Amino acid sequence: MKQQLAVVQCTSLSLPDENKVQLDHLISQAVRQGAGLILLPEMCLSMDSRQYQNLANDPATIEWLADQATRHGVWLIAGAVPQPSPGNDTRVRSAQLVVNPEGELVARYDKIHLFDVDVNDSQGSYRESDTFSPGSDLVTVDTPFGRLGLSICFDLRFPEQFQALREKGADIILVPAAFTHTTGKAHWEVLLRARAIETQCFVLAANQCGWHDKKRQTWGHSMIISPWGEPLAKLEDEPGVAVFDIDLTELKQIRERMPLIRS
Ligand SMILES: O=C(O)CNC(=O)[C@H](CS)NC(=O)CCC(=O)C(=O)O
Repeated sequence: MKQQLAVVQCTSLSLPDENKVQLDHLISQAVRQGAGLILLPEMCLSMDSRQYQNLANDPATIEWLADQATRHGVWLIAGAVPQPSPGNDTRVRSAQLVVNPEGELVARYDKIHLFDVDVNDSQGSYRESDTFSPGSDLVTVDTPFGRLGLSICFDLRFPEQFQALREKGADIILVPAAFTHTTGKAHWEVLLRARAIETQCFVLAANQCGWHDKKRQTWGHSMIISPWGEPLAKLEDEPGVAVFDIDLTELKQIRERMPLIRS
């Protein structure tokens, strides 16, 4: 079995077709390094809100993911892509899609905490809820690598969501993101390591990096963290992939020696 887990870091721009070319290269690179599960960042198919309705309603979005997963025989997780909202809400959802190596969509998590925040950067303020409606349901999914707990980006600041995922039996928590350069520099690694230490889970964090348009810059520094809080593999601020062969016996030992949650 391909044992490694991989996080992809990219600079997604506006056009989905161009972003697919970049992702295609990075996914192939991860596969060459032995990845059997690959996490892509938030909004990997486009960082431009003018594209979101089309992406949400175009069956090609999921077909592309399924094709990549089957072609390489890997679990592929699109950190988040726009998907339709239930009911009459015309906004889209920021949805994390989990596709298995047979190309089946086995789970969807809709981002719960939306980023309506004033950041003192070149963009100034972010109002994610203008474009996206919030999800409400926690999602875990079983894979041969362990049970995944799903979160997206700004969720990282809400430790109760991570505790709830741990209580639902998560071994590996996913944090795909488009964390801003300003807030990422200040908080990204500290928050990720804290969530890993508190939940005693592996954390896979795949961030966007670089400039997406004239105003929008993200932090990069994607990483894989152990349940003891150590970064096991790390990227800097350029597109790339980080892989690591995680060992769930390490997680069991940490939880036995330091019981934090009765499970
Ligand atoms: O809206 C889009 O185009 C794609 N979505 C994002 O980039 C989202 C919402 S704006 N970004 C975050 O949640 C950053 C959180 C963050 O940076 C922090 O918590 O500090």
